Amino acid sequence: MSHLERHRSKFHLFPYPIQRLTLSSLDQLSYGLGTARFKRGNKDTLDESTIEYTLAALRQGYYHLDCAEVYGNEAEVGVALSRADIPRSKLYITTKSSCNKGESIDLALTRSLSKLGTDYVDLYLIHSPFWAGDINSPDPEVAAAAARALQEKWAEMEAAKDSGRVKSIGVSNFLKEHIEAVLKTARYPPVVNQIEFHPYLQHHDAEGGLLGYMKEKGIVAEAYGPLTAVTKAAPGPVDEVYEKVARKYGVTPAEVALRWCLDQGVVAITTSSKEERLRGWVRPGVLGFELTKEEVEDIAQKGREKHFRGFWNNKFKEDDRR
Ligand SMILES: NC(=O)C1=CN([C@@H]2O[C@H](COP(=O)(O)OP(=O)(O)OC[C@H]3O[C@@H](n4cnc5c(N)ncnc54)[C@H](O)[C@@H]3O)[C@@H](O)[C@H]2O)C=CC1
Ligand SMILES: O=CCc1c[nH]c2ccccc12
Repeated sequence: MSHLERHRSKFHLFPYPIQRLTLSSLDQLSYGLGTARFKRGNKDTLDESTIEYTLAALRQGYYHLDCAEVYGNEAEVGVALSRADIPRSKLYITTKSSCNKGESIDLALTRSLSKLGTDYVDLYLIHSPFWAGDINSPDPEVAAAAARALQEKWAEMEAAKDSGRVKSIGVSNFLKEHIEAVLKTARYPPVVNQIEFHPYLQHHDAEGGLLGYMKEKGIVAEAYGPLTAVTKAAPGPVDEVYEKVARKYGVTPAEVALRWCLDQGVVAITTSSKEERLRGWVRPGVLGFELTKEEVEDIAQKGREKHFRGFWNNKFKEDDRR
């Protein structure tokens, strides 16, 4: 059994109720390949290098592709998929709507599907809640308008799911308040909230924080920026424990960082344009070892000594340590 297969066979051990997601998607879910950073240059012309990077990832067995209309690379992913000739049922394709002003989900989805060259996506996300206004505004009318806007948009997402063009629907960058608003009127709860998650941004507190709330509601956490502590936020307090654990398992600190997400039942969305790095992560890399509970907690504890957010900084006004 290959490392990928062994890893996939363990999905049912995850603490999140992933059975809500479509069955065919389970085997790709705990590991995703981000696509946000691939494209260089003009957004409107096809970029061969993005196609090549995506093909390299597909060659290495990364069948979970994380896209978004705002990344401007759905067309390249579509071309890569057509060249790779992998059965559609083996792929897990996520894309996200930016919820551009005045534009329906139906229209945004039609455009994304056309670019991706597929008639459905496995997961469709609202990329962020910020366009809806400030749900934590001290002005109750502003807060209520934001909640209403999210509820209306979510109803459009539900219609997309009903149409069969989307298998599962979810959100991204949502705080507890945004999820609460959506759940008040939802027919289908979001299956996923894709959030920045790493030791320096854990969304935990004594009451459980956002992650605890999501777990209670059965919403899977997908981590973007899982390597932040070894990349953008380095050096920092987790370096020593990452190194120690990496030495123990004969892996790299980056692999420990990814494993730290997976061993908490959090899907890791990572990215690299380097095929050797992608290969290393899965053979045996991230899939060849597991952290003990103590190691997960040691990293978490060290991580709490520093706070770092790499994305959407101007949008999160609250203290996101909670
Ligand atoms: N929903 C959202 O708002 C967001 C979603 N995303 C998604 O998540 C994906 C991953 O996000 P990232 O922050 O890029 O993830 P990440 O934390 O995994 O970082 C990946 C970056 O680290 C570099 N890297 C990889 N291994 C390294 C190593 N051993 N040493 C040094 N550098 C290394 C890679 O070249 C790449 O640029 C994106 O491509 C996108 O699909 C990203 C940001 C926001
Ligand atoms: O999703 C990640 C953050 C983000 C928001 N807008 C853009 C545009 C291009 C790359 C990344 C992002």
